[in-house]
Amino acid sequence: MSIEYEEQLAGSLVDSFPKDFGYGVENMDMMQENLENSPSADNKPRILLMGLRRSGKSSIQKVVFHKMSPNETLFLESTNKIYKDDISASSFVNFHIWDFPGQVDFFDPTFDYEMIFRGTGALIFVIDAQDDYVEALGRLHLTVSRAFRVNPEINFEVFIHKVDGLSDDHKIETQRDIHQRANDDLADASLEKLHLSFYLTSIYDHSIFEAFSKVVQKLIPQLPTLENLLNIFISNSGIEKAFLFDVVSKIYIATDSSPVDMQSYELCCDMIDVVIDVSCIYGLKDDSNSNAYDKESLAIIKLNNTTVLYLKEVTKFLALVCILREESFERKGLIDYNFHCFRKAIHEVFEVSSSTQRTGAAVQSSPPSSSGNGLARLKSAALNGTPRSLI
Ligand SMILES: Nc1nc2c(ncn2[C@@H]2O[C@H](COP(=O)(O)OP(=O)(O)OP(=O)(O)O)[C@@H](O)[C@H]2O)c(=O)[nH]1
Repeated sequence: MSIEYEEQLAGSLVDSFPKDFGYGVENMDMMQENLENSPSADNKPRILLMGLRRSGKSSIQKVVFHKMSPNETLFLESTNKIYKDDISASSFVNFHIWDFPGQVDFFDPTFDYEMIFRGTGALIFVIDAQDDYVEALGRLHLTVSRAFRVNPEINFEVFIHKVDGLSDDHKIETQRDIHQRANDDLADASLEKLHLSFYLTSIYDHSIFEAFSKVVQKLIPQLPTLENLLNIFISNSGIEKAFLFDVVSKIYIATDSSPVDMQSYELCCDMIDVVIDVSCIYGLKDDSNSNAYDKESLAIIKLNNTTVLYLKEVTKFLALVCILREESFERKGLIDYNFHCFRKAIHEVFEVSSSTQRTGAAVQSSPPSSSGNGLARLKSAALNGTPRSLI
């Protein structure tokens, strides 16, 4: 029987801490066939990337999930097929990402758009902020209003993209204008209940990863539990900020509840790059099965401004990356111990959610215990999520 997570932390506090894409389809008929045969029924939610031609959809997908450098996207050809990308083999982000070519009229009467929207978790609409966006706003309205009627559960996310070319004032003004017009259009159509979230993004900085992180977080039913665990962990370990990262995409799937500042996030992303690069060069064993990131992965980087960065493996795809002061790092034993408890709790949370899915309604119908504390409470919180699988 495992000791409760909170109790362990409290104990340690008292003791030692004074304080390839899947496939492309050539035409609508083939696409329809593929949709029907596709593993959409495998319960993996879809994230759709939509928007006008050349707005940057494929670039976003390639940069975030396939490590393409932003400059290489200049040579991407226009997408003329729908691409379904299943990234779950390499990433914690267990979704299908569908990249729609800008020119496809997916409202063609022969095409069953309802089927697409029914299994969709998030619809990302990409608007090129460096271009005239009037046409894009028209398409946005058409797309989200149709999708909402089919599936009101979809999260509608608008990426105001390519903002690297705009001055700070221009960025704010563009966001305000797009926000205003898009919501006016919805109000005119009596669709006030349809909520749009807006993000300023560019593939040339970390903003695209941050925005994608937020999109993905909304689809993670265990998010409140993860945040809770991170809060407990950092407050008992003297850590300033902690992120739970998907190592491959550098999306953070959870962080503690203190506000995220872009610099801290960038620092942690850079640390992941450094660790993976060094590990690729010096860490791989001769046999072809070894990975740059595995159970042994651990790194500590001391910066010359008394900040320490700490990275440690949590699961096959997840790493915890923390920022702390040098003084706090003197209690490394405590941090390591608390990390051990944290890691165990994370594993248990996901074991609970996968066994919940296996046992289905029977488990979900049992009332969560109100008397339990620590992990028991966290487990019952995990059960409250929507039945979307992530591991
Ligand atoms: N400046 C800037 N250019 C970008 C950014 N993202 C993408 N681009 C450029 O925009 C162009 C179009 O990008 P794509 O990813 O092919 O656009 P798409 O929306 O997939 O286009 P279609 O396949 O035709 O629907 C490329 O030249 C990219 O380099 C960005 O954040 N900033």
